[in-house]
Amino acid sequence: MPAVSPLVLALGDPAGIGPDVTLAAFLRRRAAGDAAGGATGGTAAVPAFIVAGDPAALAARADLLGLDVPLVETTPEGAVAHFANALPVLPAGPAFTGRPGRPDASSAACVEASLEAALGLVTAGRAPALVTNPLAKSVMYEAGFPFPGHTEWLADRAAAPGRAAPHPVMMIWSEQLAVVPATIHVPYAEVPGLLTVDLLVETGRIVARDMARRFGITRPRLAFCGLNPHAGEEGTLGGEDEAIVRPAVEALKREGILATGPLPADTMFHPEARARYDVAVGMYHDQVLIPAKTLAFHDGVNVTLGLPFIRTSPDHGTAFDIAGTGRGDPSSLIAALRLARRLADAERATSQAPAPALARA
Ligand SMILES: NC(=O)C1=CN([C@@H]2O[C@H](COP(=O)(O)OP(=O)(O)OC[C@H]3O[C@@H](n4cnc5c(N)ncnc54)[C@H](O)[C@@H]3O)[C@@H](O)[C@H]2O)C=CC1
Ligand SMILES: NCC(=O)COP(=O)(O)O
Repeated sequence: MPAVSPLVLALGDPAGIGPDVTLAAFLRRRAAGDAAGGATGGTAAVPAFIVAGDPAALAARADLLGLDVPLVETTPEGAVAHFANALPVLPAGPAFTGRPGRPDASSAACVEASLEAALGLVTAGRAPALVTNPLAKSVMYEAGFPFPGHTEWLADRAAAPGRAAPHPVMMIWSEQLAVVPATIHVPYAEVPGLLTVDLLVETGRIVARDMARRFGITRPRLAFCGLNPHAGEEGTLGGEDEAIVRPAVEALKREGILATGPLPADTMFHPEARARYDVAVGMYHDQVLIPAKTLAFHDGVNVTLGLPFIRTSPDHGTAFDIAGTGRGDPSSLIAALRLARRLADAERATSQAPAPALARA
């Protein structure tokens, strides 16, 4: 891989907001005083990236929005040199035939092709991290996509031959708050039946390991939410907190992980409470994504932990209601690109660090 390889960005659903925020992020690539045009890594306003997807869809969206964004079809190896002057695109997948703001099952083939191409660059070592623009789950399901979302698709693709897929963990991260839902894209009614001590212990281990390995927080503090009001009020308002969450927390503590809980979820997210932990682990999606998106909708990043590669994404969805209007805010995508760059640079620094000296016998 060249010294500074570009990130790869999967275009996402071309009928959604992905093309809008991609173009807007590119236009913000220059930091004040950055004569190189943001072509380099962590200090640039927006780190260099190449988009995998349909170049014509991007060009048409730029026209619709009245944005002057030259595109260049290239490879990751050529992308950094172009990034100052043109948005690098790796053509991937069929032409987009839909319309901005109109969900359509025909977009699913574009989404999948762009994801496959982007992930292929990462697994081949040609890009250091994958960033994904949003897809619409209902559109993907209608077209037969057999995974609940990117998170589960990526885990499936990350499986080594003949081995089970790794357990993927969704984290929504911002400077203000990091949260992990232990169950992800499942109906609310199924949550209690899916919660087990093993699931919570495995989730806690992955969070602790990846916060140390990727984020540099050597011993992260994990706060586990209870499932029920007041964390079950000592078993009187539901049994899962004492039967499942508490034993999982105790097991993690025995492994040396700084875990606390079950804590009443309604009082875990005010500033003083947030200062007491690094990651809040919730029992279901909305329990922790609501506080995360309320505090930092435009700065939040979706990071998948537990994978052998780095993947980030904006925290928002396809926003069909504003696709093609120019109202899409690129901040969350920019935060996702910056975090991917930071994690990739940290990984590179670790892999290049000299091996520790051997202890003398
Ligand atoms: N990573 C992914 O692929 C994700 C995909 N989705 C998918 O997105 C679709 C739509 O989901 P919704 O719940 O409607 O959430 P959404 O995030 O797409 O939109 C919610 C509201 O926020 C606004 N909004 C979203 N992003 C914005 C931005 N960058 N700038 C300004 N306003 C913005 C929208 O206009 C809308 O009013 C669903 O099909 C869902 O599955 C949702 C979340 C993440
Ligand atoms: N609410 C977050 C979300 O739906 C993102 O899911 P994924 O597509 O990143 O798995």
